[in-house]
Amino acid sequence: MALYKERLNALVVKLHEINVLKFGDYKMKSGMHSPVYFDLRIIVSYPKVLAEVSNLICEFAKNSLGNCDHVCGVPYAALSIATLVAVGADKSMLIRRKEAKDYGTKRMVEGCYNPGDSCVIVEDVVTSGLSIVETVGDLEREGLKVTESIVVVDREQGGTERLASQGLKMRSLVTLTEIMHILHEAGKVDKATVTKVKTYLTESRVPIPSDRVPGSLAVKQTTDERLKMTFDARAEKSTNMMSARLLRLMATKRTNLCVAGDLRSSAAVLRLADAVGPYICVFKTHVDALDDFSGQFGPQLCEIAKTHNFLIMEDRKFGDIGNTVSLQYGAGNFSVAAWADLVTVHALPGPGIIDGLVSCLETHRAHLKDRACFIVAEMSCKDALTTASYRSEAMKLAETRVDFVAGVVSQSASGIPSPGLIQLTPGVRAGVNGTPQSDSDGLGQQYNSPRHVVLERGADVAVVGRGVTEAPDSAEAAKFYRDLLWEAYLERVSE
Ligand SMILES: O=c1ccn([C@@H]2O[C@H](COP(=O)(O)O)[C@@H](O)[C@H]2O)c(=O)[nH]1
Repeated sequence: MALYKERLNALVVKLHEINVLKFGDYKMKSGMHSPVYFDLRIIVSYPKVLAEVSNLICEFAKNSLGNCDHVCGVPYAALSIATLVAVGADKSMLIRRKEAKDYGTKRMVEGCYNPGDSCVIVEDVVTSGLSIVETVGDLEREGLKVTESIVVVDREQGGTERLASQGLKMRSLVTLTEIMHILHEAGKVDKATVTKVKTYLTESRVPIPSDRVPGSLAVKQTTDERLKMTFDARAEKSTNMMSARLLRLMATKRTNLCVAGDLRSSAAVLRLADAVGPYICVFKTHVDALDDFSGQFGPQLCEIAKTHNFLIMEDRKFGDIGNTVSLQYGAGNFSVAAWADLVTVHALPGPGIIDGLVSCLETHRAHLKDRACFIVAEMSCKDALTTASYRSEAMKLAETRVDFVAGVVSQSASGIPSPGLIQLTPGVRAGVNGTPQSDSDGLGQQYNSPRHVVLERGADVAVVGRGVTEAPDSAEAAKFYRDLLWEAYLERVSE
């Protein structure tokens, strides 16, 4: 055992030496900064290191490997490691394809196997755990049974908890915390770097409630219970990183107001965001309504969001098949995934729409912890076709796709399956005394007062558009709505 530990320590030092483990300030595609970066793909250029990683896995997971029928590598980085592990353990190897072939067998899993065979997954680095979840899905669809996942590095950013919540066992050779300890002991990194990584881990990790039901966002709560919980308490119950982040932001900044910046010029939207920034938790956009959208818009809005600490939601209401939304989300003039923290999505196409958006993030190497969607379960406009049964199916989708769903757009509180999901309610407008100024806009929109949506309809975040944009002073109007909405929230949780 001591020998194994010594070899592991030496391997970590070597990985640092060959630049697999790097420290600095790495801007991820998502825009988020990380003080640490792992690139295990390059070990194919270092045969001795590759062999040692595989040998240590064989030793570490001797029993699991001995008892399984196959070893499956997650594409692409882990394939070389998995191959050597399969050879070392004398097991057959399976490869999960990234995409199905459009000719021949069209299978997602290559190799020889029979339904009912057992399989151990090998992965290089785990962050959110999503690649493993997807791999398990593909293997199970082929009738294979996954007994365990063995990973080289666990970044400790929610992957283990996510897999555990789905009943999947994962073990790692080494965690990020252990790496920091080993490198510090070996004199390779200083105390400041260790502290920086520790802080980063604390800030980017979402606590997972111990009482969570496997496969669901959190323990089922009745609607009443959800509405009585504070945003802080609900953040603790949330396993979607963005919902936890938004709930905490709301609690800290004491605001549950989202302003819809539905104006036609980029400059006017940016001015509005800056003016209302101090009073909001979310700024909502419709960039396809801008006359003069340019690539500068996203980064400029992100700067303003950073200054005032709010999240950006592009109310795109994606509604197509997975492949199309993947393109719409990441590409085109708008490149929404590059700058919008949150997007809205129709439930109509079913789970494939979420897969499409998530796959776009993977292509852009953005992280699930920095991006999420809200499912449009119910619309505010008159005679909307979002019926009770549609709404209920949308809620089911939200609950099962907690990896990417932070909340729902809804006009009512009932049936929201978990306190971790945030209810976003548009159709809010008030007169001077807070009562509805008018209950419609002549084009089907239906308005309710800020108090009513929070206390009677269960809104966590209330969306106000023209109530702010058409006011003589938008900052004053935002402050006015912020106060009314927050007061109603405090009344709700203190009842
Ligand atoms: O059901 C829905 C979903 C989204 N919206 C959006 O909210 C704002 C409302 O603006 P107002 O000016 O306050 O009416 C707007 O961006 C809509 O696209 C909605 O109203 N209803």
